[in-house]
Amino acid sequence: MTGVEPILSVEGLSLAVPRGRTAMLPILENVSFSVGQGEILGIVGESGSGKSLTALTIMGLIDIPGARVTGSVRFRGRELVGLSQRAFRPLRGREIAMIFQDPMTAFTPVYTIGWQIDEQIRAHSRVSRAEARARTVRLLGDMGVPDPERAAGRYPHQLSGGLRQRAMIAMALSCNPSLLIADEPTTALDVTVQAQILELLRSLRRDYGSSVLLITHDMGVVAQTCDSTLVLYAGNLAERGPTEALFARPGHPYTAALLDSIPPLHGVRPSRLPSIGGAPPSPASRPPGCPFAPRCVHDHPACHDSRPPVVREGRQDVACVLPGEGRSLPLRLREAV
Ligand SMILES: Nc1ncnc2c1ncn2[C@@H]1O[C@H](COP(=O)(O)OP(=O)(O)OP(=O)(O)O)[C@@H](O)[C@H]1O
Repeated sequence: MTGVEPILSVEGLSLAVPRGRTAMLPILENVSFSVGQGEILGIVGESGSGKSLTALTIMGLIDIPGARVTGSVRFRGRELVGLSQRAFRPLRGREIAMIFQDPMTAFTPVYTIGWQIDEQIRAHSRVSRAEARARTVRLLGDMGVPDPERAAGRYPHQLSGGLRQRAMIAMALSCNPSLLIADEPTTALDVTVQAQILELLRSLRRDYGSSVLLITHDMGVVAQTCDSTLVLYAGNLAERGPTEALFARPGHPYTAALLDSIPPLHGVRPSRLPSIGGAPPSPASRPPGCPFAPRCVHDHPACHDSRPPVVREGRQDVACVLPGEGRSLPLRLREAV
């Protein structure tokens, strides 16, 4: 973390959605992390681990009838959990902006890119049309869009996927947000364009001082881009810490399995984790103990009682009964230490 005070501080965040008439299904359970000023935090985990819903909960965009959010999300010292939609609206776009995998969800097809970014700028600041356009063109140029003036006059479908993604980042940055949430922003792009967009995200910290929350299922993307990493498994924190430390000595067996799944350079990306079989449990079938225990090579009876406590292991926080080095010791000896 580079700043003193975190921009975003998430404490014990839980999300439950109704199932049937009376039951509530846990989606996120007691998730805590923070993002510092100018920091890029990666949220990583397999499909269904709760990455996107974490972002949507932070943005106050959970649109599930009867959903219950508990815990705390403090953004620049202000509590967001429980905030009304009316109070949220001026925050979104201006202070927290979000970009998605598919830029077509951010742009409407019937207006030019430039017109849509101009409108976003004008919705949040009192500037003339000409001033807004000048800012749009400058932003598109900053995002590496060649001939930005001409690009501003184009419709979304007239740009390549990579240029659309740059234009969406330009739109997200148009109001100078302090936090940018990027949900799988490079998944649909080819490898070269992906590397360029990741480089662009890294440059935002330098040029705009932005903090970034980057959601991905790809540990390679995390390694290239993120200062720190939060590993989610079945809606629970598995591990969090500085990326370098977490990659050098993963404290949680799930992190280790994710790292094993990174293909060699230019290799074929496997669709499943090769080092562990099976799939994460659905929210309706999570076991009472460690949700990863059924797939874990270090599975121990102590893993099945209740959710493991989050303990410090090296520079990371790890939700495991036998974290990191502890796995190499017999459990009884470890308990006595
Ligand atoms: N509207 C909804 N109602 C009920 N459950 C939902 C809803 N949306 C998502 N879920 C469930 O919540 C869990 C977390 O979903 P989420 O989309 O956050 O996962 P993710 O890690 O972002 O996955 P992916 O990488 O596939 O996008 C999943 O088990 C999913 O089935």
